[in-house]
Amino acid sequence: MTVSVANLIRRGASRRLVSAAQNTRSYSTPTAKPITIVEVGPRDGLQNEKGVIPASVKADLINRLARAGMWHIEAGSFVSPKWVPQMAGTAEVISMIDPQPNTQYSVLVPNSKGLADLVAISPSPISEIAIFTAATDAFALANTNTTVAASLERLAPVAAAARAQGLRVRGYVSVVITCPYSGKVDPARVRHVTQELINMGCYEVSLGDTVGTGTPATISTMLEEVGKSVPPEKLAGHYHDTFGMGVANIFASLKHGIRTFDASVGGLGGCPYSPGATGNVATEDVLYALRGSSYEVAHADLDEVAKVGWWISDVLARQNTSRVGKALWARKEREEEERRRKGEQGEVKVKL
Ligand SMILES: CC(C)(COP(=O)([O-])OP(=O)([O-])OC[C@H]1O[C@@H](n2cnc3c(N)ncnc32)[C@H](O)[C@@H]1OP(=O)([O-])[O-])[C@@H](O)C(=O)NCCC(=O)NCCSC(=O)C[C@@](C)(O)CC(=O)[O-]
Repeated sequence: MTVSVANLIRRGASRRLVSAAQNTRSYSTPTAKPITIVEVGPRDGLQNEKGVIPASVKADLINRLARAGMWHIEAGSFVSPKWVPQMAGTAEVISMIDPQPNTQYSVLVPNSKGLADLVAISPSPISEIAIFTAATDAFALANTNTTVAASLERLAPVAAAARAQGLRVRGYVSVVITCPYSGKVDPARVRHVTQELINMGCYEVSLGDTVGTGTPATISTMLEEVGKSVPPEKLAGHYHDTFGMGVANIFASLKHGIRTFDASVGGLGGCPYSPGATGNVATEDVLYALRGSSYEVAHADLDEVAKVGWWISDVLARQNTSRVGKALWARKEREEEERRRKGEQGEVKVKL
């Protein structure tokens, strides 16, 4: 790996800036229990799109999300372009990020080549990598050409090297409920793999219901089992919304003490190796559902996030699958029509 000391220092400095900004986070209600949303649209969302998406569009999406108040954005991945062509060019995307002081940016890395490609970029706003494996061999083989045990062996030195470079390391376990190739998944397997990722230095492990078949009951059973080894503050929920259970599964997880959830603006995405699975639960739907509850995502602005969802859906000529995004759009259209009828001018502000 050829990384100059000057580059390392520069990267370290930018990371320190991010940490300082994070320390100043404040919440509007001191008693509220803050929820962290990891916005995965630019990675999990775009990796499944057909057609080539220009780097400028990907960077624009990231920059709009950061300006809308998303504090953690997964910006792309350094995986093999032969496996996931849509993520080719993540280095270029990173060079176009306009880093916002409160936002932390991460990327997915499958092996030491991915990490080497990431650390060769300087300066870089990326302060974190995500490594990923699965609860079943069948999925790990389909997604990363290796078994779970071999993937853990491959990832351990990647995690250690990343940490030595000052990068935080997050872990993912896919198929925590159902595997598209081998069926129902034993929660004890999820617990074992999660523990392995924590042992190798992941500060948090995101539990992926990749197929989106989970329900509040099955998610609870899985979390109860994983919770025997790993405390909830080290866990996150990553729930695909294929069966429309994403928000319900988040509320079930809140009861287990989980406070970090992955979500995707406009419900973008899916996993290329999970046929038929739709995108993550939409960020707009999560923000709307949490409104008025005793939980708060103080930093993200629903109106602004919804606008990003409308924009990216339009650019990609895809249907916005966020129920809340669609409802807000319909309301905006009705209000615009009403104003046109009355002969009024000016932009319509979406009211919630
Ligand atoms: C892991 C590998 C690389 C193994 O793939 P492999 O074919 O076994 O790797 P290899 O080491 O034999 O290399 C094959 C070729 O890929 C190249 N290569 C090798 N590594 C890299 C790299 N990092 N970046 C760029 N190129 C790379 C390497 O240089 C070589 O190129 P060639 O010599 O043939 O020209 C491959 O299987 C892979 O990239 N898989 C990633 C699949 C993926 O990205 N899936 C989606 C993300 S995971 C997900 O969505 C689930 C999640 C996280 O959201 C949670 C959930 O919902 O469950």
